[in-house]
Amino acid sequence: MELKIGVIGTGAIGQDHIRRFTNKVKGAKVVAVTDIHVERAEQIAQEVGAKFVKTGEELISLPEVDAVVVTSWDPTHEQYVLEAINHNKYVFCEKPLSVETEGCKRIVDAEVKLGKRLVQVGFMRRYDRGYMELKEIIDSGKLGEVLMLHCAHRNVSSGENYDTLMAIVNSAVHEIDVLRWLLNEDYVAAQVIMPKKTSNTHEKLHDPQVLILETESGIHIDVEIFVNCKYGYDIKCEVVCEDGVVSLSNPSYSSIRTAGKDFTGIPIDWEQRFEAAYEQELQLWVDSVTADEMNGPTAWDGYVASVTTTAGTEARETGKRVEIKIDKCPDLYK
Ligand SMILES: NC(=O)c1ccc[n+]([C@@H]2O[C@H](COP(=O)([O-])OP(=O)(O)OC[C@H]3O[C@@H](n4cnc5c(N)ncnc54)[C@H](O)[C@@H]3O)[C@@H](O)[C@H]2O)c1
Ligand SMILES: O[C@H]1[C@H](O)[C@@H](O)[C@H](O)[C@@H](O)[C@H]1O
Repeated sequence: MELKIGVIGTGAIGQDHIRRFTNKVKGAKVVAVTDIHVERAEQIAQEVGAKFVKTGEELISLPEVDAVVVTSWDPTHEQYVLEAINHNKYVFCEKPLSVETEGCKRIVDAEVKLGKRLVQVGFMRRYDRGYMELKEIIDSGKLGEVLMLHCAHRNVSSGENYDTLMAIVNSAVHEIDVLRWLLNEDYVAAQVIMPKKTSNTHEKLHDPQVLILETESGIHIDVEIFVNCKYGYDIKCEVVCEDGVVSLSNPSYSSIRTAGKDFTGIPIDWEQRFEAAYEQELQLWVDSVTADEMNGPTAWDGYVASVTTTAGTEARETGKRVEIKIDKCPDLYK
């Protein structure tokens, strides 16, 4: 039996996910879509044989929709996730779970009240083979205790709407989630350093920025966020341990050597870099919904990410080290 999915938001990643559900993921079918950009959504609905409905609320209430995917703009996520929980339906929500920590908390509270986990947040890096290998090596203890992580999140360019705030809230949020998962520890403090600004940015965006995080056991993490680096989509993560260093490498299957140089490709955007991770993320989500048991990134992970990005924002605005205070984790998420 196929899982019948309704998608809210048929923009860039919404279309990518619809394509994955239609062509790659097994056991699922998109049966309904909605977007405020009606014409495009109607066309996509027609292409995949789905129904177009006018609103997210209507889509969630359709009896033929078993599970919901939220890929609309950030400020709309919370309302649709809460609505799906009200209808007792599983919901996959792209990051961020809510634009406010209080909003994430409302979602956590709704799940706790229901006594069941229905939400998965789109932190796809946990499904990337590179990060999974790093985790395996760290967990094996072969390299001893982890001491420091040096990371970079570099995008080729950012749009005019991407501003200073978004470097942490929209981009580094991926590192915030995946590094916490990698280390199995929460963060206790954040600081932000604002280096010299690139000339390839605009007035509203200070680029690059460096986010510094400390974990419970004292591990130091630095994340360079440079979203107008010009040359490629480059995600770096070097884990320095007591007995060695393990690093992420970009997936690459060939290289060219000529004229005394060695050329290796670099992905151009996140879709290319994390294509396999997105596919695996959605396949495992469909499998877990079908088995009636969530096992991906939870609403609690979405809440912790939000607490951390908020502390990062405060650290940037004040120039100070800001403590990260996370509520007690409810039993539902342990
Ligand atoms: N995991 C990742 O790597 C990743 C990558 C890209 C985007 N995202 C997240 O996915 C979301 C969408 O990003 P995008 O790049 O596809 O943006 P986008 O602007 O291309 O698409 C968003 C779509 O949502 C629609 N929309 C907005 N409000 C709506 C509403 N109330 N009801 C129905 N449709 C509505 C817009 O018309 C638009 O078509 C964002 O929250 C973003 O943070 C995650
Ligand atoms: O920096 C970008 C990230 O690398 C992507 O994975 C998306 O999340 C996108 O929204 C961010 O702007």
